[in-house]
Amino acid sequence: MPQDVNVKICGLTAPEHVQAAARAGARYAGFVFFPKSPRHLEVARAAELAADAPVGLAKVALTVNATDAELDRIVGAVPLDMLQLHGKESPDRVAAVKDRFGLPVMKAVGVADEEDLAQIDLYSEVADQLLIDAKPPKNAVLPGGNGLAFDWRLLAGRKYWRRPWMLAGGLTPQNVAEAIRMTGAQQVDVSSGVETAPGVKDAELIRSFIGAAQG
Ligand SMILES: O=C(O)c1ccccc1NCC(=O)[C@H](O)[C@H](O)COP(=O)(O)O
Repeated sequence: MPQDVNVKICGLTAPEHVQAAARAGARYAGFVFFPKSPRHLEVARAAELAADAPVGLAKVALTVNATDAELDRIVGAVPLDMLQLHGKESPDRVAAVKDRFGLPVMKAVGVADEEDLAQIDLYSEVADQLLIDAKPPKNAVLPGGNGLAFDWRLLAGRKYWRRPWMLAGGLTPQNVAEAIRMTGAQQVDVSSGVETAPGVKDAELIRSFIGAAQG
């Protein structure tokens, strides 16, 4: 059974849900900085949430094509353990962000079909971790956090990428164990699957997701 699976709860906006995630055994807490998202946080609010997060819970700032100035504001105010780049950042941009901010960088790669897997190799050259997520639908407002899964069979038998990676996209308490079984993922990420409405996290769903992921 997958007890060692690391879980990231993404899009946290309330202290009680940060605490619930940590108590249930989450390894990472994701804070979204993308104004069009229902999970968007102002920098000051994220700073409070991150400062109060229990020791051992890694705090991840998620940005989308952010400029250096935007990242300066976030990194300067929020105690962080990792940056997640969830836009169209090039490999050179990933490397530049890593150098400038001195934090580990996780690059999100959207997958819909076999061809998309080449991106994982490309970004493995520069990123510390990869987030393998469902590619958003055309014209989607959000590049992630859409509650959509991709075909996990694309990852079957390929769990040994060069970098640590997380499986994301449409995971729920009901399907996460099967997703882990099919893909061999040792880390999983969820947002919509632990919400009762877009942007509204639920402590019980967080607990049941982590319980199901960790067996
Ligand atoms: O969650 C958002 O609102 C979001 C906004 C803009 C870019 C990325 C976003 N989320 C990225 C994540 O890491 C999500 O957790 C991941 O895409 C999985 O989301 P879900 O399918 O809803 O579980």
